[in-house]
Amino acid sequence: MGPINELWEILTLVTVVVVGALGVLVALVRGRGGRGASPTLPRTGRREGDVLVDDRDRAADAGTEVPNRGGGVLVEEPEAPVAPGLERPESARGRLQRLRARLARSNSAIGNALLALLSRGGLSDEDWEAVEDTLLASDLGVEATQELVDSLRTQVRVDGTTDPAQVRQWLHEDLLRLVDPSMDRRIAASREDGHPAVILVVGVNGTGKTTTVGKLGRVLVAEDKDVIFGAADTFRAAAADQLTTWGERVGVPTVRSHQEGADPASVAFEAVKAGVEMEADVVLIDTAGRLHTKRGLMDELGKIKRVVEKQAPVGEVLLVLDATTGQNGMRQAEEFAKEVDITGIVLTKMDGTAKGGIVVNVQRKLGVPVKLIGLGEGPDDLAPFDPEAFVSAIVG
Ligand SMILES: Nc1nc2c(ncn2[C@@H]2O[C@H](COP(=O)(O)OP(=O)(O)OP(=O)(O)O)[C@@H](O)[C@H]2O)c(=O)[nH]1
Repeated sequence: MGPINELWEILTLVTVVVVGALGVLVALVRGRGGRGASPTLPRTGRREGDVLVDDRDRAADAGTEVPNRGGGVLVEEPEAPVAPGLERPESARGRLQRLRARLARSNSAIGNALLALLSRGGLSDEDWEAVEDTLLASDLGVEATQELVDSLRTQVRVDGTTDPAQVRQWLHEDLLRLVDPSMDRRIAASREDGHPAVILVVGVNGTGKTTTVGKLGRVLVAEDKDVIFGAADTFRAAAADQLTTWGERVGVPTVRSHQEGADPASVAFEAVKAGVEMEADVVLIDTAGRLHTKRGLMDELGKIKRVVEKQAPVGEVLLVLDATTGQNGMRQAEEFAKEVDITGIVLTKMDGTAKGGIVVNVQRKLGVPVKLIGLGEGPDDLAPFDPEAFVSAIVG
């Protein structure tokens, strides 16, 4: 055996040893981290990019204690965070078209009653009083009713006609003016200065706040926005479950606490924090509508806003009002407006009431626009408020 052959054998031996060692190393690495190839995502966690991170595991790794923020605030990821199985919500455009019939069913009685009276000809003072009563019964409010009656009286007198088509046109124009199409009804739902848009939803209990947050989430998802829900109504235990269910249907994560009575400001803070980290477009925060005292409720809303604004400005505070509650609802609205800067109104349950006049009344009292209306219990029965479509549904 010559020296060349010996060298060749040594080289072969070294190669076998190196390849073998590499094989063992690869096997070891795969054994530890190979599960990463098909991760089992934790059900609760925080998303960083595309990865779900459980805060508790990370803190434990770092040897730190996990703070129980707000009584254990966690991001409740939807069960199925992928597209299959998720609902595709109806787009905002065209919702009011679909729901117009519902609005008309409840409110066209006002329009018909007015048109029947006004087209009669030779209107007496009693007839005008009947017009006034009809408008007041629709919750239009005393001031707006007076303005509308004065305007119609003048037009009837000057023109001298009670032709139904002409009267309908006057009524349409006057009502539209009262509803005020010039108001900005857009919802601030886009990222600004590197922050997600934060929308706080307030109102007394039972008006439809949680439902509205769920439905509005769907409107935004239909517009391809990345949305996060914050379940800061910790007063009613079921509210967080209700919101989580709404979120799961459309792939929206919900930040919540599983502890009843947890600090709502903490939950709201964590929701916005998650929104910032996940680079979401919008964080929608549901709040409680009832506390032990009214003062307590208002103080809590103020605190939520202050705490949230350490992370990102609250760009929109939507007040949810039940349209069927008339004067009572108006009083509630005024109380909220005194304490919180309301930027928009959501009128719910407009499907079951002939009191559409409340749109004008509440806008005048609070000086803020009605931005959305609820027209049923279905998931897509919330529509952007469109003055023209609204007046057409009443007057035809
Ligand atoms: N018909 C109709 N029902 C509605 C509408 N919006 C909400 N609701 C119903 O009103 C009820 C109360 O709604 P919630 O969303 O639970 O009310 P909430 O204001 O969150 O109540 P709290 O959590 O107790 O403060 C539910 O049965 C909803 O389905 C609507 O536009 N039309």
